[in-house]
Amino acid sequence: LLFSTPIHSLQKPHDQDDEQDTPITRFQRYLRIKTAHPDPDYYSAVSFLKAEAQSVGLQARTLEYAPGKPVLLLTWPGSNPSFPSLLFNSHLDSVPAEPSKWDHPPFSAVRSPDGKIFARGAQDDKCIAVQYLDAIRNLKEKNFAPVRTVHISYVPDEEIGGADGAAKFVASKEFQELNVGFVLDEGQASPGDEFRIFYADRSPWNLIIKAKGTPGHGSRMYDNSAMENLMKSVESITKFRESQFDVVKAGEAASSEVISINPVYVKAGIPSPTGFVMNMQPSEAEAGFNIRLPPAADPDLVKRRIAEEWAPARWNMTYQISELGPIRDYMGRPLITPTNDSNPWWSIFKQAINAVGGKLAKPEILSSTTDARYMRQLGIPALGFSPMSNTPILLHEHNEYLKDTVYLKGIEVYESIISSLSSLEVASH
Ligand SMILES: CSCC[C@H](NC=O)C(=O)O
Ligand SMILES: [Zn+2]
Ligand SMILES: [Zn+2]
Repeated sequence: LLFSTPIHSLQKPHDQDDEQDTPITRFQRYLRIKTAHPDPDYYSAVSFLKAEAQSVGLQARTLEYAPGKPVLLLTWPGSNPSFPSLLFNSHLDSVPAEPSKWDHPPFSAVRSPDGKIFARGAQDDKCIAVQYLDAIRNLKEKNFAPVRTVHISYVPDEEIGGADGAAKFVASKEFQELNVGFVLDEGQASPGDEFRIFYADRSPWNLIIKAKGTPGHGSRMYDNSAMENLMKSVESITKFRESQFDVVKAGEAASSEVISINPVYVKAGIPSPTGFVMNMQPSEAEAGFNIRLPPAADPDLVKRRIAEEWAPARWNMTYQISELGPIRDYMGRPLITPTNDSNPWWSIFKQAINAVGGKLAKPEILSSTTDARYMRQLGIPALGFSPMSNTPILLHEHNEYLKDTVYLKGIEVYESIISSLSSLEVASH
């Protein structure tokens, strides 16, 4: 029998080694918790992380600012608690996945022979959640003691805007008492050798435009039908969209540095209400758009454009803008964290990356939006960082995965970051 068995099948397959307790199996166990919207299992995620925190020896508190939406807060006290603390943030939730389009079930966390761990959330952002913990576990084993207090927060609802998550957490008495001086939140994978680093997010708006007009026979040409005006509006928006996209295509700006506006739905008419012939021109038509504003954009100019060009009252149009979160800080400044020497955290952070052989790419604006903006709104410097180099960007895509070697390197990177930042002794920060 031995001779007829190929050698490779005698070796233990990678994805069946999870009875052991290793950094990789801890990551896999967290990935298996079903944290996808619309029904994320927050309590299982929190109870897993709490047990891990206990085994590392961290203080844990579960807070709840919205029913069913817990925030887990872990603390590693520093020797000088009067200094502002550090906060490492991660969101608990994930976007949905379509299992039929995946090579492995999205909550199986299968590890392929080449070390890819497949799961929804592998990159976004369940990796950093467990890496933070294992970095601290290792630092404790090396008897490292922080000067500054280190906190980790696990927040719900980032993927749906964070109104019941990070927004409520940062507004709480508990958050204020943390006296946070600097925040690290999630970033994004980097296809190249360098780690990416994000100093701002774009701010999201929902825009709904509605047109009203006289209904009429499908054969009739007349001015100002709801459909005609909505289509004029879409044309005008499309031109603006192109003007922004052209700047990107010409290589003059990153896509995260321009204003994006994308149609996400149109709703008008009813198919052939009178039978076979489509002879009703509807009296109402509506379209929805996703807008993202980079920190340099002037929101008032965009509002004026909406009122005057995209949904003018003279075309019988109305509109609704939902601003999803803050766009300026408490002083009215854009939500930007300096990545220059004016920010003492920045140089320490850079050195910490270099110390483990890492390189940082040029700081970027995040094209999408994450929770760091809520901390920036309070004037707290916050950077977006997920240590994933040489990794395709797979967040929200099918077959999201992270390689085991990249994951393990990330733990080492956080050890360096946490030990450096928590040792910074500048009393003014
Ligand atoms: C309204 S804020 C939405 C936040 C969400 N974050 C990740 O994808 C995003 O769409 O960017
Ligand atoms: Zn995320
Ligand atoms: Zn996401």
